[in-house]
Amino acid sequence: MFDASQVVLMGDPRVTGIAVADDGSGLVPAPPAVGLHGRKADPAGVFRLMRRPVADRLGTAAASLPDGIHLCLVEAYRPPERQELYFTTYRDKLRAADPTHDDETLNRLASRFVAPPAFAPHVAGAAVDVTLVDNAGVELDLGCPVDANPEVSGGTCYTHHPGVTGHAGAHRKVLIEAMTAAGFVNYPTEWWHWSHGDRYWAFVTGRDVAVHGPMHSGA
Ligand SMILES: C[C@@H](N)C(=O)N[C@H](C)C(=O)O
Ligand SMILES: [Zn+2]
Repeated sequence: MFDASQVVLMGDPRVTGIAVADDGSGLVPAPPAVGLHGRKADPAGVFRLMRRPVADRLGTAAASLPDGIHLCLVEAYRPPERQELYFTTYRDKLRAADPTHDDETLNRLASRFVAPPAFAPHVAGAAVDVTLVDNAGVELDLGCPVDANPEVSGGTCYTHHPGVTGHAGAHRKVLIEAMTAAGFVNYPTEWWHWSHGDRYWAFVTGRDVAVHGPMHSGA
């Protein structure tokens, strides 16, 4: 039974309290088998960088997809200042929608859709936002667009939302199976967000320590 209130959010102390022993792996571009989405592309190509072990797993996920379905990367590494901008912009939107919320509530609500900057898996090069495309590069229906927040999507951004059925539900299943089998964990509020090696991954997989912490791209 789907219950959004049961999702452990990225700002939860059980996640943020996990220590990081960084394995020092560097950032590399997405593997060639993964298509690149233009929406968040930057001129230097920073959006397509990720830790090497993450790239290896993404290549494995891409290779495991059924014929005619391909992975497409929207955003991987995210510089700290961009994460900060995403977080404060969304929190400000939530504040404007309901000015009675206190700061703690706003931070919690914001972390359903954007990770608190100090603990953000994209800033660690550990997260990828991905979707599926067909042979012609056309995005498949996965129930709502990538980055449709809980308000805009009516909750269908939640990976296991019961309202996502038919083709969209089937496409989600394909994505979930490929990414999970390759060693990624999903943030259950966003069907497109997958990570490996970060604090959320450590939490979901029962580890005491994460292996990818925040980093600068050097680009
Ligand atoms: C903003 C959205 N695409 C995203 O990446 N959210 C997750 C939770 C994050 O900020 O890490
Ligand atoms: Zn993400």
